[in-house]
Amino acid sequence: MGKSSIGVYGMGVMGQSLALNMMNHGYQVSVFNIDYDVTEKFVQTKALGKSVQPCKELKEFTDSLEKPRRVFLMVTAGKVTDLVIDQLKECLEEGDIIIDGGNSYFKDTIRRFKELREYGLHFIGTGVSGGEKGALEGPSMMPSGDPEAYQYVEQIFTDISAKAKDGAPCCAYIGGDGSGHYVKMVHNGIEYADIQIICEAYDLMRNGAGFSIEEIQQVFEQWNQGRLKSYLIEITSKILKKKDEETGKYLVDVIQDKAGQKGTGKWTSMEGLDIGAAIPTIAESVFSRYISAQKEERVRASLELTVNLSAEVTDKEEFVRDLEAAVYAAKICCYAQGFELLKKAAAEYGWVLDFGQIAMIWREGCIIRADFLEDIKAAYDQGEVSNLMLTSKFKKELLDAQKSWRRIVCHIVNSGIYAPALTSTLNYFDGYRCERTSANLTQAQRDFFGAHTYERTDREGIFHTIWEEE
Ligand SMILES: NC(=O)C1=CN([C@@H]2O[C@H](COP(=O)(O)OP(=O)(O)OC[C@H]3O[C@@H](n4cnc5c(N)ncnc54)[C@H](OP(=O)(O)O)[C@@H]3O)[C@@H](O)[C@H]2O)C=CC1
Ligand SMILES: O=C(CO)[C@H](O)[C@H](O)COP(=O)(O)O
Repeated sequence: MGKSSIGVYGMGVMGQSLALNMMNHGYQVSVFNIDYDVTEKFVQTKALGKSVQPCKELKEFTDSLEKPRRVFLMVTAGKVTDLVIDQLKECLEEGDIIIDGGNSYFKDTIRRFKELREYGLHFIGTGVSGGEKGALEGPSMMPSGDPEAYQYVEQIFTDISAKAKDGAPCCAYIGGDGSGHYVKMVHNGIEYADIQIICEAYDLMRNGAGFSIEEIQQVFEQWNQGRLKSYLIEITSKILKKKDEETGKYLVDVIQDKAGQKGTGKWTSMEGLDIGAAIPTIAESVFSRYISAQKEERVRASLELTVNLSAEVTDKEEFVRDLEAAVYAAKICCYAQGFELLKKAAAEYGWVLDFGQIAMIWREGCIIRADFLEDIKAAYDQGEVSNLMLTSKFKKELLDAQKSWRRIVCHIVNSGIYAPALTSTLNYFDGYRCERTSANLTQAQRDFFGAHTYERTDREGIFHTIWEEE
């Protein structure tokens, strides 16, 4: 067997699928996993008969690769990635390329990029989205690093990535050092918000309007035929059909209401705070996972903090129409928040980001894939975008959704359903379009207690007032 085109390190869920995807595109792939039994099982089952070179030792793995060597890491993000890079460094030569496809924190990627450059190695931090199936059939890929090194991986990446309806690959070079992982992080932040909005719509129908699971399932199926058509809406309609084999109940009804998380939504929210981008829908989605995790406390509080509320839904069809408009409007705002964060990040970290192109590579392969991304791309094609909410199509749609969205938020408040994304996003919208907020009083208070000064509306300058005499 000759040398392999690329090596995949990490035979977990994603690593196996990506390696198979590469083989299915005609590449010979060397595979390595810390526990060789996993590699062996993979090669004897899923990769049987394919162009694969299983390696037991790390040196054997790196020696099996064409030069410059391309090593694709698909391992647990964080310390494990550093550990693996340290081991690999010893087995690689100047000019070789390490690709990190994990969900790494972008600041770690920036650090690793610099450290490895000093070592004579190239580092390509690559956001990969699509889960196990996407990795196998075509993920959305967000690579960044040296353009010089990218040319050595571009063909493989283009081949294995998802293809949009127009045939374009859902992979594009994003920019320098950690920009690819940054874009993936924002993708995940939007993913959190999109998921949260959908879950709130489900909860409102289920617990705020008395819909049966069958009725809710049909609503999502119907929404997936319209402007909300997306992977997340589609899987929701599939999830709501699934029965539990043991109890015969709908599976969704027997799943505990405690959401997990691996940290990318939190990083996105922290970035919003760090660089001054208001992304409340994303942050609320992270907080809602924290609240969900406090199950025992919530159960206790539900017995103590009882509130008598009543909110009736008399016309279910009208309610669903309103809810669709509210979900769609909140979705526009949460994507606007994500792209606003990307705009601020480009300025903060000195990256030249092509926002239209980012929308393009999210059209297929990734978790937030949706036809809606075509509209975002079209908005960026029309010229300078200060905010997606101000572009003609989205502006009209946001304004058209107003009455429905506000009726839904009133229903949320009156029924006492926890729906922070739908409600706070409307508040965000109102804040963004507010000509004069209450920050004048904030400034007065800050100046009163801390002599922090303020600006005036009627003349230039910085002012301080002695608010009360001693
Ligand atoms: N699952 C998903 O939907 C997505 C995941 N990702 C990211 O991709 C990466 C891999 O995820 P996934 O495949 O789901 O995770 P898995 O847990 O399935 O796989 C993790 C891999 O890392 C290896 N590993 C763990 N610890 C060590 C160590 N100390 N030394 C060497 N190797 C180690 C594991 O080997 P072993 O099992 O033998 O210990 C395994 O091969 C993560 O960064 C994840 O965030 C990105 C997009 C989507
Ligand atoms: O990156 C992904 C999808 O794009 C992973 O599935 C990630 O694990 C999702 O995040 P979380 O586990 O925090 O919900």
